[in-house]
Order: sequence, then C-alpha cells, then structure tokens
Amino acid sequence: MIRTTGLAYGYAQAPAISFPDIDVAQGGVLLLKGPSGAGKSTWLALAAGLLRPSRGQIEVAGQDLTALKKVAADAWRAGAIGFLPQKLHLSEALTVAGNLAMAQWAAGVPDDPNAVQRTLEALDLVALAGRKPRQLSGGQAQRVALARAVLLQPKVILADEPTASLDDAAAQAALQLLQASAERCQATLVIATHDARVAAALPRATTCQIGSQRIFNLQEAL
Ligand SMILES: Nc1ncnc2c1ncn2[C@@H]1O[C@H](COP(=O)(O)OP(=O)(O)OP(=O)(O)O)[C@@H](O)[C@H]1O
Repeated sequence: MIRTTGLAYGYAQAPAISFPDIDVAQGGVLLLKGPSGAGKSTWLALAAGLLRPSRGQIEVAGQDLTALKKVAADAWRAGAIGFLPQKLHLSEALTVAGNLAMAQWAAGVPDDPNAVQRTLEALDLVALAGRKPRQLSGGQAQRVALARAVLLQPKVILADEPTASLDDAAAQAALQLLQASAERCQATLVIATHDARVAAALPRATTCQIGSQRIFNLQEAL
C-alpha cells in the first residue's frame, strides 16, 4: 500500500513541489503521470525513502517514511523496494547472473543461487545468464534490471519511464512483464511515465497526475 497526505518536497533554492494525495492498496497499480520536470522522479525518491518530505506524510508498505533516519531508511529500502531505473546501471564487469548475485550482496542478504535461478527462469533469462550486459539488446537488458528489482520479493516496485525508449511491441511486453512480476511478489506497482501508451495499457490503474503545483514559501505554507 501507499498512502500520502499533503506531501511536498523542496530542493534548495527552488519552490517546493506539492503532490496530490494518494491511497493505493497493497498489490495495486499506480500510474504517476506528468510532463517532464513535474516531479515524478522526486516522488519515486520519496517513496523509496531516498528523500525525506519537506512537508506531509508518506506511508509505503506499512512503513511511515516521514521521520525515518537514513540508516533505517537504507535497511528498509533493501527489503521493501524493487527499483527499475530509467538508466539501468547494470555492472558491465559482471554477467547477468552475477548482476543478480550482486544485488543480494548489496542488500546484505546471504547468497541464494536458487533465488537467482528462479528469477532468471521467471523472466526468461536463463539462456542469457552467462552474458555481459553489452551483449544484450535494450529490451533484454531491461529484463535483467527488472529481474534484479524483483529478486528479493519487494513489497513495492518503482519503475521510472520503463517504456521510454521502446517500440510499441516491446513497450507492451515490458508492461506485461512488470505486471506479472508485481503479481508474483504481490507487490504494489508504481510506474512513472509520460507515455500515453502506458495509461492505455493499464486502464484499471490508479492515476496520479503530478502537475505544476509549486509552493513558493514552504515555511509560510506549514
Ligand atoms: N537535485 C536537484 N536539485 C534541484 N532541483 C532539482 C533536483 N532534481 C530535480 N530537480 C528539479 O525538480 C523538478 C522535478 O524534477 P523531477 O526529476 O522529479 O521531474 P520528472 O517529472 O521526473 O521529470 P522527467 O520526466 O524529465 O524525468 C524539476 O524542476 C527539476 O529541475
């Protein structure tokens, strides 16, 4: 589940971005829409506990993130959040399977080759397990990044513009895979996008339009 109330975030020396209230049940799908610069990535960073709100409340998968300190937020994020970034950040030095094993190490969980294998199978990556990222197509590399995001069975999957550079067929495939992966973990799925194809493909998703609401003086608004 994700619930926000009166959420706002202010970068230094800029008007604060104000976000609409959100209430999505666990296992639901949320589309964060809005033009470039509206604040979608900022919202994702707030939901991942990477940024702390300047104002308002945010609860994600039962955790109140509003007052969580950095170390606690890092530990919570490792177990609760699967992130599919726009730039995939796969390690070029490691194979596909190595990139997944690395994710376990980075999260501080014990090596679990069976979990890696199961995830490779679920995302149809077994045949590519020994390849390096540069030996993959763009769509294959995105599948690897999604495998890495769901490996630890997160409660929430955050996907930043997952269809941005894909043609229609690949975009549909990516969206189906995201939904199937979320269903497998019973995770809430959040997709930040300004791609109209995503809303058309997910008609039952909750939609949040992030606009250009700005708070020019956050102190006065509190
Ligand atoms: N580190 C930062 N410092 C100051 N301002 C920032 C910072 N990061 C983002 N911004 C500003 O905050 C606003 C929201 O940015 P954000 O990246 O969240 O938008 P977005 O909707 O994700 O955009 P896009 O679709 O282009 O990725 C923009 O005006 C941006 O310039």
